[in-house]
Amino acid sequence: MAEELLRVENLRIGFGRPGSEHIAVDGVSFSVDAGEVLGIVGESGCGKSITALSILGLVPDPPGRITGGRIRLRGRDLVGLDESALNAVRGKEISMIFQEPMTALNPLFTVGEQIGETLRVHEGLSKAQARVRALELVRKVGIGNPEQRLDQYPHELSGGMRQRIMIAIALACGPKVLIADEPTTALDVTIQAQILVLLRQLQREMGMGVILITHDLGVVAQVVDRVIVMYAGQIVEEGAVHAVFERPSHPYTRLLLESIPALDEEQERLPTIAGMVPALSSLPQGCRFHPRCPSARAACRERAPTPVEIGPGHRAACIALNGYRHEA
Ligand SMILES: Nc1ncnc2c1ncn2[C@@H]1O[C@H](COP(=O)(O)OP(=O)(O)OP(=O)(O)O)[C@@H](O)[C@H]1O
Repeated sequence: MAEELLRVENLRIGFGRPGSEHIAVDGVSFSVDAGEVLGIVGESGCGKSITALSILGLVPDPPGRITGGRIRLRGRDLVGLDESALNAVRGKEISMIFQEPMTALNPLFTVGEQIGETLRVHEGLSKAQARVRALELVRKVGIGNPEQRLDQYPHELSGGMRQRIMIAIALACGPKVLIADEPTTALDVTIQAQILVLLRQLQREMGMGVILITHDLGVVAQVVDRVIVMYAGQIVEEGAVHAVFERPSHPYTRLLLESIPALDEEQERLPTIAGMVPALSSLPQGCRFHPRCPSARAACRERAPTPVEIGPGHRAACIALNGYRHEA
């Protein structure tokens, strides 16, 4: 059995003043094993990024804060650790890459200096040792002419190259868990595919657990083992990717799947799901998805659904599934 690296239990994150706060993440639980890629998918505002940031202790406080739950890294709870303890975890045991590498990289330093900085801080390497290791890392993420690249500044590199540098920095200390938040959204389609292949390959080589956050189920289909579908701060469906794609059981997942454009189709605009994601300040009663759900019935306005087991490890929270029993 693969080692469980990370376990998030009943996570709650609120924004605003205590007492009148809006709950952005409401009772989210999941785990990530060594050697697996977990996808978190959902529309903008559903709580994907803030869930990821909370794992690194980076919820902007104020206005946000973790109001409940546990985040266990190999059993050790990270919630409530002080900054110095969290700094020892960040970049060393858990790393994160973001959508826009240009904002994450410092424009005033060469990429070699930036990779080296991580190695000096966390691994205590000398400047010369860090340079040697940075060269290895740059090669590892598939960048040619590594000597020359290390001496360049971020603006001298293409978007795809910058994202490869961010991956090199994230992997510098051999983290157990890598969180990638929309790592390919800012890139064009060909480069997107290359970066996803690279992430998958590095994840296998290093046996990391990866959390891949995306709004794009097409990306999920390419690289993810298990997927969590979030809506308005809650998990509405989760399971192995093949199970969820073969048998999407929550109406929201079905609509997301229908909105993936076929590869051979030229589309000017992506199909979208009708209606708006509800504001956290005015969440609907009952099932949060019911105002947009094509199969909503009276009960959906009254009761919040609880997750129902569809198959091994495959669960969906929809009232239409109540009473469903899968054949074990
Ligand atoms: N700094 C903040 N101040 C106030 N509310 C916030 C802040 N950051 C996030 N939120 C609230 O948390 C909710 C979830 O935000 P989050 O960024 O996690 O969504 P997301 O699913 O990652 O969306 P996106 O794909 O656009 O990044 C938002 O809808 C917003 O209401």
